[in-house]
Amino acid sequence: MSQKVTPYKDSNLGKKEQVTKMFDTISKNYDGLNRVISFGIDIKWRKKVVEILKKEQPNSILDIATGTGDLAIALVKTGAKKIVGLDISPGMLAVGKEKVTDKKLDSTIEMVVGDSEKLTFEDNSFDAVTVSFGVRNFETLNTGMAEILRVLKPNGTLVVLETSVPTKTPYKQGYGFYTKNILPLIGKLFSKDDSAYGYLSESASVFPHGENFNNILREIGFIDVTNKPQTFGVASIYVAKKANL
Ligand SMILES: C[S@@+](CC[C@H](N)C(=O)[O-])C[C@H]1O[C@@H](n2cnc3c(N)ncnc32)[C@H](O)[C@@H]1O
Repeated sequence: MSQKVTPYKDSNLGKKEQVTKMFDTISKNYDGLNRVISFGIDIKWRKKVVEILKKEQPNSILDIATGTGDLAIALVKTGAKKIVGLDISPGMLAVGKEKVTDKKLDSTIEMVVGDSEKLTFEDNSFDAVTVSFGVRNFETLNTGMAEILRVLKPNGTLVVLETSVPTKTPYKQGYGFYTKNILPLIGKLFSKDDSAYGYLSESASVFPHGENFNNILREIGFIDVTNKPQTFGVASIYVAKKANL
């Protein structure tokens, strides 16, 4: 069970409401900040997710916690005919919707407001589900992952891209310095909501990454669970399947 970290320490709101408020507040700056804090490497990681799914030739993909839609848009390259981008923050989705429309992808990508922990889709609806930098924000991780398993078709594939913490020297120390000192500073300089970037590093440090997350996925019922650390272990790509019932 992961420790509950919230964006606003003095708020009476629950984690879900705080996370929604935070992403609504930073939505207009999110894409630019994302490139800065990850040095643009997030683009390469998203491409890897696309390459993994291309081999599966999915017809339908649900991109959960789609935010401003970067992964949903990249997933068009898998050849999927239907991509649904779902997010709890209307602000993030509005930015994403504009990008989808600008790229003339409205007939392939549908952007919907929704909660990953209470999905409104039928059981066995999607060939694949993706989540990039989203699972760390779920109020109850296991509930969200169980919902994903439910809406995946038998033999369907889950791909999760999430921050992780390097375990080897000197990357571990370098990462610690960056997240404690540089990241909150970037947040303060560029965002209206500096608590957001304190939350980013704090939530990353408590997220059960690597084999711990693999085990959570197995406990929930996913099979063939694997993970590959990316860029010295600052992010990881997890792949898992729903059994062919
Ligand atoms: C760090 S952003 C990632 C956005 C996008 N996937 C990306 O890779 O840039 C996390 C997103 O998760 C969304 N989110 C958090 N909790 C959620 C929930 N319970 N259901 C759906 N979306 C959620 C937030 O609104 C936010 O847009």
